[in-house]
Formats: sequence, C-alpha cells, structure tokens
Amino acid sequence: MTATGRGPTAEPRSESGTLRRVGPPARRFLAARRTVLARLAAWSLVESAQTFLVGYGVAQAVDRGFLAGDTRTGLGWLGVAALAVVLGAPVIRGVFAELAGLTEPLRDRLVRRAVDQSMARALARPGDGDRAAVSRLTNQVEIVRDSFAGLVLTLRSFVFTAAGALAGLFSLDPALLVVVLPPLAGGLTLFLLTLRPMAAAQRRALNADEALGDHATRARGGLRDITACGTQAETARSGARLIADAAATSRVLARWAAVRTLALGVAGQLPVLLLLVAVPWLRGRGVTTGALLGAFTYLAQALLPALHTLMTAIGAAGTRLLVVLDRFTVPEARPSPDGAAQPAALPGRAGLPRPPVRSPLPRIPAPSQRVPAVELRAVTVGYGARAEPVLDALDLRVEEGEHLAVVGPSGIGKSTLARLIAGTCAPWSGVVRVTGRTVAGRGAAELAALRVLVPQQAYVFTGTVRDNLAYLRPDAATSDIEAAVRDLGAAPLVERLGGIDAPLRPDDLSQGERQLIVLARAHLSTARLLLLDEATCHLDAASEARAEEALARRPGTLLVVAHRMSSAVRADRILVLDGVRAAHGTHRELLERSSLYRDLMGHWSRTGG
Ligand SMILES: Nc1ncnc2c1ncn2[C@@H]1O[C@H](COP(=O)(O)OP(=O)(O)OP(=O)(O)O)[C@@H](O)[C@H]1O
Repeated sequence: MTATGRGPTAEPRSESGTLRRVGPPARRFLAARRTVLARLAAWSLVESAQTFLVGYGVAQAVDRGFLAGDTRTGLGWLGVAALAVVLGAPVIRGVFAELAGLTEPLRDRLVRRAVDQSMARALARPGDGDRAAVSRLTNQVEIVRDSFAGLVLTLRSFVFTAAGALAGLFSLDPALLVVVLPPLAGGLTLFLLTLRPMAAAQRRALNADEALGDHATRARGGLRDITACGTQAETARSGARLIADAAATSRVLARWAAVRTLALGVAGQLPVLLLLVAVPWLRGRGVTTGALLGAFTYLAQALLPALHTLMTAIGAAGTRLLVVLDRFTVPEARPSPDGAAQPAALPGRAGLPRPPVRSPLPRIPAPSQRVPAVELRAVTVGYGARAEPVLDALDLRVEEGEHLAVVGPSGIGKSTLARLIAGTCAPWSGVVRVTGRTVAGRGAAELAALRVLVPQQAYVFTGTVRDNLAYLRPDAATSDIEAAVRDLGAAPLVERLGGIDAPLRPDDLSQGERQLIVLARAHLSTARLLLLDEATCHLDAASEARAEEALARRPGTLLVVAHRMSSAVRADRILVLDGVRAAHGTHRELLERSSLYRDLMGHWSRTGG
C-alpha cells in the first residue's frame, strides 16, 4: 500500500539557508555583468526623470499657468508632463533590451547545471534514469528566469520611480516630504518584516499542497489494492491529516497576506490621506495649490502603482524564485518510509525506491479441526438499498484444510462471496466467520492475518523481486521464498528477471507473469485462508493447474472462484451459485444433482476449456 502523503519537498528548509547558498554565485554572476547593470541603471535614471517631470509639470501648469491666468503657459507645462509620459515607451523598450542581457545568461547557466545534474545522476544510478527529470528541471529554469526578470523589473522600477517622485516632492516643497515620508517608510519597513515569515509560510503551504496531491495520486493509483487489503480507513485518515495540514498552512499564509495588505495600505494610501488632512498646515507654510496637486500626482500616478507591483511581485515571484533555486542548489531529497527525508544518493536496494513497508503479520495458530475455516450463517448481501440481494440467506461451511471451488454464471455473486469472506464487504444480515472469528468490524491488520484475497488484477510494485514476493511476510527466509517460487512454477520467470534480488518493474511483466508473482506472494503468507478470485485468469491451463495444486498443498484452506471448470474438477468440493440458491458437493455428486453444474461443464468441454 503506497497511499501515504509525503511530498518530495517535505524536508524543512529555511529561506536564510537558501539565500546563503545562492548569494555568492549570484554576486559573481552580477559582477561579471557590470556593463549591463550600468546600462540598465542609465535607462532607469531616465525613468526617474520621467516620473519627476510628470508631477513637476502638473504643479507648474497650475501655479504658473492656470491659476496665474496664463493658459498658454499652463498648457505648455501640461505638454511637458504629457511628453514625459509618451517618452516612457522607448524607456521601457530600452529596459527590456538590457534585461535580456541578465536573464538569458542566467537561463543558459541553469539549463547547463540541470543537464549536468541529470547526467551525473544517470551515471551514478544506471538503469534508474528519470526521463522526465531534464524536462522538469528545464521547466523550473523557465520559472527562475521569468521570476528573476519580474523581480529585476519591479524592484528597479520601484527604486527609480520612488527616487524621481521623492526628488519631485522635495523640489516642490520639502514640507511635503515631512507628511509623505513617515507612512511610506513605516509601510515599507512593515512589508520588509513580513518577507521572511511569509516566504516560510508559502513554502510550508506549497509542501502541504504537494504532499496532499501526492497522497491523492497514490491513493487513486492504488484504489484496487486499498480495497483488496481493506486499508480504506487508514488511507482516509492520512488523507484527512494532510487536508488539515494544508488548511492550517493556508490559514497562516492568509494571515501574513493580511499583514502585507496592511503594509501596502500604510505605505501607499496613508500618505494620500495625511496629505489631505495636512492641507491647512501645508498652506500655512506657503505650499502652493500647484505643489499640492503635483504631490497628489506623484502619489497616485507613480508611488502607489509602483509599490503595489513591488509588493505583489516580491510576494509571488520572490518566493517562487527562492523555492525553485533551492531545488537547484541542494541535493534532491527522497522521503523515507517513516516520512523523514533521506539523500537521493542513498537509494534502496538495487538502486530502486524502497517498497511499501509492512510489519510482520501476527501468526494465527492452526485451528482445531472442529472450528470451520469459513462459516456463513444466513448471509444476505446486495448492492444498493432497493436492489435485489445477490446472495440470500446463504449458509456455507468450509472445513480447515479443504479446497473449495466456487462456480456459477457470470454476475451471480462469486466475487461478492469472496469479498464477504475476506471482510472487504459487509453482509446486510447474517454472520461471516473465518477460523471462528467474526469478520465484521475487524481492522485491516487483523483481517490480513486471517486471510489473503488475491483478486483478478495482480498488484506488483517497483522494487526487487524479493520485495514483491515477501510483501505479506517480510521476514520470510530466502529458502522459503525460493521454495514458493519453485512450487508455483515461477522459477523460470524469476531467473529471467535476474534472481530474487533483481529489480522488478511492473511494466516489464505480462499480466500472467504478474499473477505468478502475486500467487507466490500469497503462498508465502502466514494466513491460513487463501481466497483466489479468478486470480489465475491470465495463466494457461497447465500453469493454472500447477499453481492451484501448489496452493492446495500449502497448510490451510483454499477457496477458488474458478476461472475454468478444470479448477472445479481439482477441488475437494464445489459450490455452485445459482441465483439466490446454491448447491454444493463433489464433482461427481454435482454432475448427478445439479443441472446448472452439468450445463457449465458441458459448455466448458464444448468450448475446449
Ligand atoms: N460494487 C458493486 N456495486 C454494485 N453492484 C455490484 C458491485 N459489485 C458487483 N455488483 C453486482 O453484483 C452482482 C454480482 O457481482 P459479482 O462480481 O459478485 O459476480 P461474479 O459472479 O463474480 O461475476 P463474474 O464472474 O462476471 O466476475 C452483479 O450483478 C454485479 O453487477
């Protein structure tokens, strides 16, 4: 069972650690590009001058033009402000052209690094090539490039716009700065203080989301096995825990987002408000109407939008940049089965991920001959509240050590019977007991100790052959594993795979080969009851016979939902399900007594088995 939620980034990492690792190469990278930085600064200075001119132009247009009754001068200054806005376009083009001189070398460098890392990993672990790794890494490189470009753009724009606006305010009247600067500085300080905790909260939220997504993917992929092994409750519990984690981290993140909104309000909106409140005081100090309008223009047109973009960009792109850079600069970590991360350089046996870990099962002592292996008393079961029952008041007793085959037309309820006995489906009424114990209400571990249900779909997982064979008995001796493999007729398959310690990849096996592995696994289990639900349907008749005979020789009871009627002939006793009725007996007895059994046999021999 693999449906546990552990994201690949569940390892705790700190923002300061990332900055320490990224700092020196980043400084070297920027130092080698001084000319590009100087050209970028030059374009940005033009942006400052443009900001300055817009507010200054408005102020002069009002004071020297419109309020002085000189409309032409007013319009002239407004023209200057408008020209400054229009000239913004070539400035932006110049900035973008220089930006490419920073982002493209960064991308090339990271791609080279990503490919080198993947090649090194492939050489260190031949045969364990992750074909998606390069494309995943190059995708992350694009994220770094875009986030980096966004940060340089917004940070640069804010610094130079703020410089232009503050210079403009100073030139209009230094008293304006007394009103505007304190809330601006306070809001910015508050914003800077939120950076580190917000990045940590964002990383935790990202990890929690990844862990939840990982859990959902694993649970969806393993649904059949979760149902077969009865671990729905456990899977649901770990899912609920991960959902609670994700919700808690999102709430923390939301709280920090609220603090950041407050910072934006203090730095961006409060100066406007204070400026309005301080109008009488400013007028008393000789600040002109034009200067006031110019100040509002600086705040509304330049500072507030630049601040908003900066805070949003640093919040989103900055954190994304840190998280992705972190993955480039530290060795990839893999989760260990107990949830703690372990370095990628220490893979499981044969270089493969560790298989799901199961604790050894409690061994059930052989019951006395008087206690039946399986007992059903007046069991009625069906699907859906108003549906007809599939099995109605069924009584059945299977003795310890017996080999029972269940036959019947398709859809009659054979698999339902197997699931009832396995405890993965509950009866509407009646009692199901295995070795004298009521099955209803037992946990997965208890049920696993009582019985093994082998469904038609054989579940094998990536690991070694041994991991797969000993899944239900992790402490099985090598000699026991080899004996089970021999008995089942799986020795040529295991030999082809390279022995029991060779790696096994599900995709390399046919359906029949998967069934052989799973049957050998069931053979090794310590549970005394084996339930095969068409578990040999992909084997040829001879392999099926060999496997069933081996499983019947194993100490304990064997119940086979037959895929071929030859399974019935081999069994000690046969249960024929016929609608809600049932008949049972030996092959000979049923040939005499059951017309349905005769029909099934006749049809089977006519179609050549
Ligand atoms: N999960 C389910 N929900 C609703 N109906 C179901 C479910 N599983 C089985 N059934 C219905 O119950 C009846 C018995 O199904 P079951 O699979 O036990 O029959 P079966 O004899 O094993 O069939 P087959 O030989 O084709 O596998 C069928 O009508 C089937 O459609």
